[in-house]
Amino acid sequence: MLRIYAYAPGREGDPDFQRLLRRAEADIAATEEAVRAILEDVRLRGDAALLEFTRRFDGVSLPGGRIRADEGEIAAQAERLRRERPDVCEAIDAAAANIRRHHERQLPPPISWGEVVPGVFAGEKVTPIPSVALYVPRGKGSFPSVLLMLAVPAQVAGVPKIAVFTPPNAEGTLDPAVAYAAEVLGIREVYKVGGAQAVAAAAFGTESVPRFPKILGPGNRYVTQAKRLLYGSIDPGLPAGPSEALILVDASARPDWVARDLLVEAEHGPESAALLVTPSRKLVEAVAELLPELVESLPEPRRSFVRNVFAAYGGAVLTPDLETAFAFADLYAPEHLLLHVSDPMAAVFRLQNAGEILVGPHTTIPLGNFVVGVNAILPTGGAARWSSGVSVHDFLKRTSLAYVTPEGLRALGPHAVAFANVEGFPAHLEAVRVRLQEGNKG
Ligand SMILES: NC(=O)c1ccc[n+]([C@@H]2O[C@H](COP(=O)([O-])OP(=O)(O)OC[C@H]3O[C@@H](n4cnc5c(N)ncnc54)[C@H](O)[C@@H]3O)[C@@H](O)[C@H]2O)c1
Ligand SMILES: N[C@H](CO)Cc1c[nH]c[nH+]1
Ligand SMILES: [Zn+2]
Repeated sequence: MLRIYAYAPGREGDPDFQRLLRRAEADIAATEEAVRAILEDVRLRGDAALLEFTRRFDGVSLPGGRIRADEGEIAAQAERLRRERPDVCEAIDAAAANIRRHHERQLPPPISWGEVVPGVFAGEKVTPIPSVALYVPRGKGSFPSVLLMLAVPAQVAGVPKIAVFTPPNAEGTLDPAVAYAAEVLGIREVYKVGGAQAVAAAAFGTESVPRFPKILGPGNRYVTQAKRLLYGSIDPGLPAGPSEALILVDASARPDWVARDLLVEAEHGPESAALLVTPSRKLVEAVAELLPELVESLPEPRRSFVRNVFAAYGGAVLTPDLETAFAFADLYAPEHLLLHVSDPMAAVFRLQNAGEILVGPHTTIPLGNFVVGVNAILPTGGAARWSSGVSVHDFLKRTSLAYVTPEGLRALGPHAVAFANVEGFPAHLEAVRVRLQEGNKG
């Protein structure tokens, strides 16, 4: 089940490594035509298209044709969770507090200034974006944690209008855990629509859904494709597609823990990726021996998802040494990177490209997914080379501030005049020249 790929620098062009490095890209690309048709239909027919796609893809007719969940529904579903799963309510409360604490530390001051040269001050004013659509998936699982990871930083940033888009469950109602998370955060605007059609609704607006300037949140290949195609109509934020993990280990790691860690993101869906990267053949062999039984013990459909992952985008990458394992991890740029090496803190300094680095054998991926407080909505498909996980900065914009005193004008004015000359802008030049002249008179 665990295919072994021998890696050495220069082998990344081999077909096997090309496939591993591209992971779900081919699946996402294959949806383009179908997703284009969905987006166009929502643009033209609004709510009618949303209701039809919800019937077709989620297998449910929304009661009364109502796309927005009313406050009674949010309260009733949240109450159901309180009654049936107080342990889950407690976990959501604890996670929300940790996520808030971590993200509050990211908040920059509302206004900051610094003196660039005497009499010249440059600064920044930070303000929240006016509104945001948050996409909370619900195809192959319930994702209250995703709602927390998106909504808490949006609240910390001070976004005044926060709306949630999420597919309905089989009864056409809200997922109880998502409803509970929305209620405790005070979020009242929830639309029961998912997939590409939800992204289209947020971008174009419909009779029941207003337009939003930005949508954030992870999703499957349809959601990811829709965000790509709608770039320009809506800011789609980071590319957060099918989940993926790279477990980087040396001979000091415990094979039974590593085998379990490999399954974590693989069980999300057939498009996920899971790689074990190590210079230790002994460890690979030990993990390979444990894996089949662990996979068999999973319930369906998770078992099939994992089998699919190990046939397509999973496996073990065997490197000549630990340094090459680090180099491969940087090349791959995983969403989640878990380090089981003898000096994991030193490895943190060495590594550059990952959505998150989980340090040491006790920091298993689900802790980061759910409760540590770091954000689990992270870039996938290699985008961690240039992009970052969700943070308060996704919900803020910056306005530059400049203040120049007469002393500063005397220092910088002649340089501005020189620029205006070389760039050929006489009005720019004059605006500076008259002020310099005025100053010389005084
Ligand atoms: N990168 C991250 O930070 C992160 C975090 C959490 C989850 N994820 C990923 O998010 C994804 C969640 O996927 P999901 O499927 O569970 O939920 P989802 O909400 O993304 O997708 C469900 C929707 O897909 C649409 N759909 C299903 N079949 C379709 C078809 N044939 N044609 C058109 N549309 C169709 C339906 O509208 C449905 O509502 C997983 O891949 C998971 O790995 C990523
Ligand atoms: N692994 C996901 C991010 O890729 C986060 C998550 C939420 N629930 C379970 N997992
Ligand atoms: Zn996960």
